[in-house]
Amino acid sequence: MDADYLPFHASPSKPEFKVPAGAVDAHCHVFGPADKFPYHPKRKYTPCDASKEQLFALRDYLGFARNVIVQASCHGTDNAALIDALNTAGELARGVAVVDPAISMEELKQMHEAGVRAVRFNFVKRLVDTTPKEVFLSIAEKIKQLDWHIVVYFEAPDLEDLIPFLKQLNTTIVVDHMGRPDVANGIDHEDFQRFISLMAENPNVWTKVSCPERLTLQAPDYSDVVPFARTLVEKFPDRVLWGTDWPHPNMKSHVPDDGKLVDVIPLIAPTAELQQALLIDNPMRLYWDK
Ligand SMILES: O=C(O)/C=C(\C=C(/O)C(=O)O)C(=O)O
Repeated sequence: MDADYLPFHASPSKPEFKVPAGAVDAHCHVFGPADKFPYHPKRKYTPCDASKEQLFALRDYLGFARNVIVQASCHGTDNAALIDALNTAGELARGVAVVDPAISMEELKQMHEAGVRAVRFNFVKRLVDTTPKEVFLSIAEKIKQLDWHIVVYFEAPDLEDLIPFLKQLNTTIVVDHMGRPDVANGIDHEDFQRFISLMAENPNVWTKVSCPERLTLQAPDYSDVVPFARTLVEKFPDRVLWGTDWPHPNMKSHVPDDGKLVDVIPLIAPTAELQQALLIDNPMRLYWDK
């Protein structure tokens, strides 16, 4: 583990908000254990181990029923830890993989059998080296045969240049963490308005209204992020997902309490109908009903 790496919260609080039965944690990871699933040699950070057993125990503790487990950059294109967790969880988990462009259809079909339903394209410069867009487009072409979608992770200043590429993908796109808006700019800033326009003009674009802990300027108070997430939930109620982002890699400001993150949900989705869509209907339609 990196010397400055903050491990996940050892004893998160019990949420006050009771998530509805069948709720899905639609963005989380498994890390290692390193002695069984080594971290990628070209990784940009080395996390603490965060096992499938710990993830599933948190799922149950917070009151969730299912997980969508997302491949993180510290494992590169070696999805073994992800697949192992999917094989253990069976119907209670689905996965988002990071793949090499040379991957065969046979390998992709095996991943599908394990529960993978998407690939992830990561554009965050502190996490990955730049990948030529042609590489991503070749992967996007391959996964069409499996009806998978594409999860993208980028930062708000990068969106304008990315839009032409995103429009080439011609499939469902799920944007991690609202495209990481700079909350200091407020929701009327051109960057966040550009993201709203992207979703308004492209019905194939979804977003995760997650990670207030990464975006807040006043940790552990997440109220400055609520307007961003609530705006997206209310404008696009059928195209939003929520996740804990456990085990919270690369946190520097604080160690998020997962129970407190769950308690943000009723602030960003203030009605039972919005919570049902955010936590159950949308993730089930995207990851289980296909
Ligand atoms: O876990 C997250 O979604 C956010 C981060 C890391 C990754 O996504 C990753 O390593 O793939 C981050 O912002 O450092």
